[in-house]
Amino acid sequence: MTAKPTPLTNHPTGVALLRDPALNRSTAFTEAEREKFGLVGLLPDRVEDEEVRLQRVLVQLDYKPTDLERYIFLSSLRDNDETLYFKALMSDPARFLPLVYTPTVGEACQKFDQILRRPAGVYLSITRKGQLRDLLRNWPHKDVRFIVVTDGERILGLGDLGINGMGIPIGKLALYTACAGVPPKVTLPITLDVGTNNEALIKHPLYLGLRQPRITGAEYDEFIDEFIMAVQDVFPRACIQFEDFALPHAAPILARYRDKVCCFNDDIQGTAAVALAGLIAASKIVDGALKDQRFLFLGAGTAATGIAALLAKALEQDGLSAAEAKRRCWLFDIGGLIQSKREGLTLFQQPFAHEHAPLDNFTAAIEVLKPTAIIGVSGVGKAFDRTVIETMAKLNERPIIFPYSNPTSHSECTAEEAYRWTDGRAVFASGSPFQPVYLGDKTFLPSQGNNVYIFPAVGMAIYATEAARVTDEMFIVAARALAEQVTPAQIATGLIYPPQSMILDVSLNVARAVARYIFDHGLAGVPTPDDLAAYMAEKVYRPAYRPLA
Ligand SMILES: O=C([O-])CC(=O)C(=O)O
Ligand SMILES: [Mg+2]
Repeated sequence: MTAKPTPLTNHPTGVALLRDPALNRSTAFTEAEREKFGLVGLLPDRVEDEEVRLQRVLVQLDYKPTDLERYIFLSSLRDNDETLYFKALMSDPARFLPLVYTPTVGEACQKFDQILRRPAGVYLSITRKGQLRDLLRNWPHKDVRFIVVTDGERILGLGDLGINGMGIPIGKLALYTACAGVPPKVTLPITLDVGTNNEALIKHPLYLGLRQPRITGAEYDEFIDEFIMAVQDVFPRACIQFEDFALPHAAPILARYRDKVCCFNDDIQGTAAVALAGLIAASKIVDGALKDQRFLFLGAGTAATGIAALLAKALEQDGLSAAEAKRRCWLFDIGGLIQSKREGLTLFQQPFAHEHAPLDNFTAAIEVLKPTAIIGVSGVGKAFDRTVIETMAKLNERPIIFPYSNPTSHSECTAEEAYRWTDGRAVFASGSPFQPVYLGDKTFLPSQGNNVYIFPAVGMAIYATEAARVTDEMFIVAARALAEQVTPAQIATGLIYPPQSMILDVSLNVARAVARYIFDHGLAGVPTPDDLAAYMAEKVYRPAYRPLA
């Protein structure tokens, strides 16, 4: 049981109380509270319970003509009454997640400077180099545990959105709370402004960021370094989640800091873990184990090498030798098959460059390598064409087909194509959402493998254990725990991930598994509790109003 929170003293009263989103409960203030805090007359007399107030939220959402308008409304609700906002999100995640997160958050970022109402989080401009500690100290909360930070250079699949990318840290952190119960008070969204190469933004009269091309090179690196060190000084217990940095920065930043501070990259590690979970669940469907599969990636960038690296580690845990685990993973990109004679391979591609004759046709690569799974991380829409999919169907009774590129227009194939061209035999998951597919008398429910299944849960585990570092093994534990929660009945309908409606329970189960791992491996910053489940339950934020004295 969660301990009853102690009533807060020294809080604002009157209008100031109604203007404080963390404390405001508007028409839910009781008669006695209204008397005590000087609210009588400032509210309509009727006292309402939360259910009625939630109903008003739904009514107002229905009035809005577009999802962007719903996003704006929900942001305002958060500015007004944070508890009711999270109550709404947590009451129906399958409905609210697409409004506060992908896909709507993409459009919200594109227009962030136009729809801005009350700025949230912290903006750190490179013009303030040398002062970042002071800027962070302006944030009112001292016990920050989670920072999601972006420099806006690669927002989802939308490219460089400059500081309009702030929608992403805000949205991701809302999911820490709504999907895994991390208290909102300990979260801090940050955007780094190093300029933008988006000409349209630079010219737009409402753009709020620096109107200059992006700073790169040593000056950029020094700025990132100052940021990381400033966070260590001002918020020493904070974990930093890097989000939507462009590929040339994402991997080096992670490599530079992962062993020095508590941090991870969601697009590399979170996405890899959700893909790994999907592959483990898919292996169950094809009646084998993960270690019985062969994987061919289309794409050889950060996403591909990130997934392959995590997958190879998981295969090793399952008993394959390090060399054999790597040999199960092949990469194919615009230059053809990645093989040992290819020149100019990156450090991350090299482990998967096996001995093989050059091949420049993806279907030919499938014919020769006979993968049981193809994973699309190429960003090339429709790259899994009919020939590719039919070849997979010819070689496999249940071909695993995972087009993971975002957004929908970049997906390597649609769900319908995958099911139709395999006569319904495909085991399918995608990065972008697809509607159910009807073939004959069968209904297929395509799964969306979004990192929302991973980062809030890993975050909750880190929050609860106060781990000082985030390791790849934690992500493997998270992936396995996630895959375990897809029930046989769900698997029978083709689901690879649990439904989003269950995300809180699912994330808390994943968080417990990761926390167990952290405690068992001596990585926690707090003593191991006697009863882990009770300890974790105690940490979970519930959207209830804080009592006021
Ligand atoms: O935000 C999402 O939906 C997934 C993600 O991290 C990205 O595409 O960058
Ligand atoms: Mg991202």
